[in-house]
Amino acid sequence: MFHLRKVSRDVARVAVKTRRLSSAPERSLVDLSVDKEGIAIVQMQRAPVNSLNIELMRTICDSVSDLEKDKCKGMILTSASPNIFSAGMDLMELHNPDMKRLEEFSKSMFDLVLKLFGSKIVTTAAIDGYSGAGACVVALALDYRSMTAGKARIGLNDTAVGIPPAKWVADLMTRTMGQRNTELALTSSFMFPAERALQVGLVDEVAKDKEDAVERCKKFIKLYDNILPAVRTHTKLSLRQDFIVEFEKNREQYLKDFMNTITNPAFQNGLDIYISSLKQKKVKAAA
Ligand SMILES: CCCCCCCCCCCC/C=C/CC(=O)SCCNC(=O)CCNC(=O)[C@H](O)C(C)(C)COP(=O)(O)OP(=O)(O)OC[C@H]1O[C@@H](n2cnc3c(N)ncnc32)[C@H](O)[C@@H]1OP(=O)(O)O
Repeated sequence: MFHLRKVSRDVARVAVKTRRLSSAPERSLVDLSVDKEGIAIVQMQRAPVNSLNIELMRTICDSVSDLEKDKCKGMILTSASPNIFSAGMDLMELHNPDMKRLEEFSKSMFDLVLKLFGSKIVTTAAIDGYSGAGACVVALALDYRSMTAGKARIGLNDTAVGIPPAKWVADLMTRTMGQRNTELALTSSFMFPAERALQVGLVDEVAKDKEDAVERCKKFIKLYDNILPAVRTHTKLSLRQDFIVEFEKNREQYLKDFMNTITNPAFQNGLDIYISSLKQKKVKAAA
């Protein structure tokens, strides 16, 4: 299914197909290209808003594994949707879920976060547009983030919808932004424009447009050109090991907590209203 080894020597574009699942027709959820320098662009293309369902999360996870095997220098996670990096978790996966699929969904989410956080390659995101909740968590698991100025927003809006963020999510954010900024961000559910995100350390650089954001990611990846990859990886993983060990130790509990939150009738009622309001917004905009 992947042709990375064959193509990575040249500038190439490889459409990565999602693994075929019984319930899903095969389709391209990610466009993957690797340039001459071994820098990969993993572009999410799950229209309309790159919401993270099982298949998209697995496809990103598998893409990173293949890039690692291929000893790519680094990867840039980005989006094909104009003005949207990702709308976060796919709300349809959470709405009146089938229990077996919800469990698979939770596992895919945990696998993705751990894969990105513990990746051997340099991982970056070029964020051009909305990056809320689950998408912010994905971005936080990477090594570096550049974000476009303007309409783009990033943040974790859990408390705004009545959900306390999971401890591991708060831990991930604290590692990047520190205790004080995380406290303010999580308690207020603030959605940060790029300049504010830069001030609190949620992103590393502000870009003028998507192309600039991608270029900044490339520049960041190339900072490591003179460092032995094995030494860089060893150093990164030794600094991140505490989070990974803690996550693995509590994984079953995190899974239970997540499943309990989602299946709580109060959450499902709230989600009904939230999804209706999203649809309503569209109807109003069309009127
Ligand atoms: C006790 C109270 C419980 C309340 C429960 C609410 C739970 C929701 C938030 C949960 C936060 C905590 C959990 C975090 C995990 C998550 O990641 S959950 C997802 C959080 N993401 C969002 O809340 C984003 C919602 N989407 C938007 O704000 C906007 O759609 C957008 C800014 C991303 C894009 O706006 P626009 O360009 O105007 O497009 P739309 O017309 O709004 O959307 C197009 C299309 O996509 C559907 N859609 C949008 N987001 C999602 C999504 N996350 N999952 C699935 N589908 C999504 C939207 O409904 C439209 O569909 P149709 O074309 O109308 O069919």
